[in-house]
Amino acid sequence: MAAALQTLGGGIGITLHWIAFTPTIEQQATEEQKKKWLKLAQDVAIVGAYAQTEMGHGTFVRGLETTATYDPSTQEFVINSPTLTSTKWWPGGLGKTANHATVMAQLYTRGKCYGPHNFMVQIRSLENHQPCPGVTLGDIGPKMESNGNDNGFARFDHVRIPRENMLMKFARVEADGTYVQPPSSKLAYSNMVYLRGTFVMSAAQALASATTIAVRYSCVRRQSEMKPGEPEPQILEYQTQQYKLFPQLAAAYAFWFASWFMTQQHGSITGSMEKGDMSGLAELHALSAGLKSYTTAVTARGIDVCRMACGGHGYSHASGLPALFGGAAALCTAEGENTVMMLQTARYLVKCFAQSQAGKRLTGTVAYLSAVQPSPVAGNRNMSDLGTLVAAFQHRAARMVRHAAMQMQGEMQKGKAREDAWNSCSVLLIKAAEAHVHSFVVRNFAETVQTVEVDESVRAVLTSLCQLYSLYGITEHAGDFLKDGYLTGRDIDAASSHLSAMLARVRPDAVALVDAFDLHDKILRSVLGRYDGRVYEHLYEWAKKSPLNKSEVHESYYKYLQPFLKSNRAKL
Ligand SMILES: CCCCC/C=C/C(=O)SCCNC(=O)CCNC(=O)[C@H](O)C(C)(C)COP(=O)(O)OP(=O)(O)OC[C@H]1O[C@@H](n2cnc3c(N)ncnc32)[C@H](O)[C@@H]1OP(=O)(O)O
Ligand SMILES: Cc1cc2nc3c(=O)[nH]c(=O)nc-3n(C[C@H](O)[C@H](O)[C@H](O)COP(=O)(O)OP(=O)(O)OC[C@H]3O[C@@H](n4cnc5c(N)ncnc54)[C@H](O)[C@@H]3O)c2cc1C
Repeated sequence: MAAALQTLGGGIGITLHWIAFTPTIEQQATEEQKKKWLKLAQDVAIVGAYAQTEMGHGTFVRGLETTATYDPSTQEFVINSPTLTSTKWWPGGLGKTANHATVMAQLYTRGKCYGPHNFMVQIRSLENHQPCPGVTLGDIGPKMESNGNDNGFARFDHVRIPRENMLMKFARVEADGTYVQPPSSKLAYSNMVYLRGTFVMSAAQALASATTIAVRYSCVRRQSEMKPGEPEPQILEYQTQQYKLFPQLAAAYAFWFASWFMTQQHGSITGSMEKGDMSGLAELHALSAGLKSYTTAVTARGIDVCRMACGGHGYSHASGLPALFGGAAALCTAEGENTVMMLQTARYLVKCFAQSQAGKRLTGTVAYLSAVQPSPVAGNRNMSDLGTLVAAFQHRAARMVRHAAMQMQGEMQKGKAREDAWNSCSVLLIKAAEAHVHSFVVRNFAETVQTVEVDESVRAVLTSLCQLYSLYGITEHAGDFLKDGYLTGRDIDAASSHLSAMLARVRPDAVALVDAFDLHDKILRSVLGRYDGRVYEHLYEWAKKSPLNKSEVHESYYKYLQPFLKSNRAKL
C-alpha cells in the first residue's frame, strides 16, 4: 500500500493517513486505544495526518517546541504551540483533508519535561469539517511536486485532550501525573523506522518506473547513423546509452531485493521487541536510516539520468520523468533528511568498530567489519566472480569505516571534544556509511540471485545484472578500492572491460527485464514508456490537449500582442 500510494507521487491528501497515521496507531497505541481508533482509521471513518515536523525543527526531534502539559485536575493534556516556529509544518493531508492527527509534542508532567511523545488530537469537526476550537489549520502552498497532497500547517492554542489520547503502548502517564518510562526512549520513534523501511521499496519502484520508461523509449527512438548509409539504429544500441540506463535498471532490482530484506528484518526485530528484546533496535535503526538515504539518493540521480537519456522528450511532462524525479526528491528529504540519516548509520558503525577493536565478534549486517583484514593482499583477482566483487565491496567499506573512526579517535587524542571530532570527520563518516550500505546492497543482491530456483535462464540474467551493478560501483568509485592497494590498476581495467561485456550481455534482455516490473501504463503515466510503443502518435495527441491549444488564437494575443504589434507597426 505504501509503495503504491507513493507511486501516485506521494500526491494525495490521504496518503499519509495510510502510510503514517494508521501505522502509528498500530505501533504506538495500547490494545484499548487500538479498539477505539484503529478500525475507524482502517475504515476511513476518521482521516489522519502525522504531525511531527515544525516550522523551526524537522531533523532535531528533541528540539520540537509543541507542548503537551498534563493537568491532573481534569486528567487532560493541554496541547500548545508557544511560538511561531512551533507551528506544525509539512505534514501530508494536514491542511485540508485530515480531521485527526497524531501530534508529536514535548510531554510535561509534574513540572518535568520527558521529551517528544505522540498524542491523538482531533483537529476538525466530524460534522462539518471546520477546525476544532483552538486549532488553526491551512495548506503550506505549492511544492516542487506532490501538489495533490495538502501538506499543511497547524497551531494549537491550549487545546485540551483526554489523558487517554497519549499513545501509551510504551511510555505512560498515570492519572495522578506519574510518568512511566518506556523500555527504550527511542520507541516513540518506531513509526519513523518503519516508514524509512518502506521508502526503500518506494525508491525501487520509482527507479523501476523510470528505467521502464527510458528503456522502452530507447527501443522506439532511432537517431543518427552508426555506420554510414545504414538505417538509424534504436538508441539503445549505443553503448553510452546502455551505460546510462543499465546501471539504473540493475539498481532498481538491487533495491527491490534490499527492500525485501528490510521488510523481513523489520518484522523479525519488531517481533523480538514485542517480547521485550530490544537488542536489535540499534541495528534496525541504522540499517533503515542508511538504506533509506542511499536508495532514495541513487534513485533521484538515476531518474534524472533516465530523463536525459530520453533527450528533449524526457524534459516534457509527457515522459512522466519530471514527476517521478519530484517524487524521489521528496523521498530524499522526508522521513529524515538523507545526510542526517547517513550520519545515524555512521554513528552505529563507529560504535561497532570500537566493539570489534575491543575483541567483540560482530554479527548481522556489520559482521564483516570484524572479519575483513586491514592489510590487503593484492593479487590478480577474477573480476567477473561475484564472490570476489562482494569481498571487494566489504573490504572497501571496512577500510573506510576504520579510517573514519581512527581519524576521529586521533582528533580526540589531540584534545578535541567528541562532538567536535565528529563534526570535523563527518564527511569521511558519511562516505564510510555509504560504502557500508553499498556493500550491503551488493551482497544482498548476490545472495538473492543465488536463491532463484524457478528458471536457470532467469538466474543467469539476474546474475549478469548483479555483476553489472557491482562492476559499475567499482569503476565509479575506483579510487576507494585502489587506495590501500586491495585492487590494482589492472583489476580496475578488468572490471571496466567486464562491465562493457555485461552491457552487451544485458541488452537482449533489457526490455524483458523492465516488463518484468509489471508496471501498468496507468501507473507509469508516461507517453514515452507506453507498453505498445506507439510513442509518436500519442505524443501528438498529448500535445493537442495542452491548455494553450483550447483556442486557435489565445486571449493573450488580443490583450497584449495585438496592441503591441499594432503600435510597433504604427511607428514604422
Ligand atoms: C514523500 C511522500 C511521503 C512523505 C512522508 C513523510 C513523513 C515525514 O517526514 S514524518 C517526519 C519524519 N521526521 C524525521 O524523520 C526526523 C528525523 N530525526 C530523527 O529521527 C532523530 O531526531 C535523529 C535520528 C536525527 C536523532 O536525533 P538526536 O537528537 O541526535 O539523537 P537522539 O538523542 O534522539 O538519539 C540518541 C540515540 O538514539 C538513537 N536513535 C535515534 N533515532 C532512533 C530510532 N528511530 N530508533 C532507534 N534508535 C534511534 C541514536 O542513534 C542515538 O543512539 P546512540 O548512538 O546509541 O546514543
Ligand atoms: C514532501 C514532504 C513531505 C513531508 N511530510 C511530512 C509529514 O507528513 N509529517 C511530518 O511531520 N513531516 C513531514 N515532512 C517534513 C520532513 O520530515 C522534514 O522536512 C525532514 O525530516 C527534514 O527536516 P528539516 O526540514 O528540519 O531539515 P533540516 O534539518 O533543516 O535540513 C537542512 C540541512 O541541514 C543539515 N543538517 C541538519 N541537521 C544536521 C546534523 N545534525 N548534521 C549534519 N547536517 C545537518 C541537513 O543535512 C540539510 O542539509 C515532509 C517533508 C517533505 C519535503
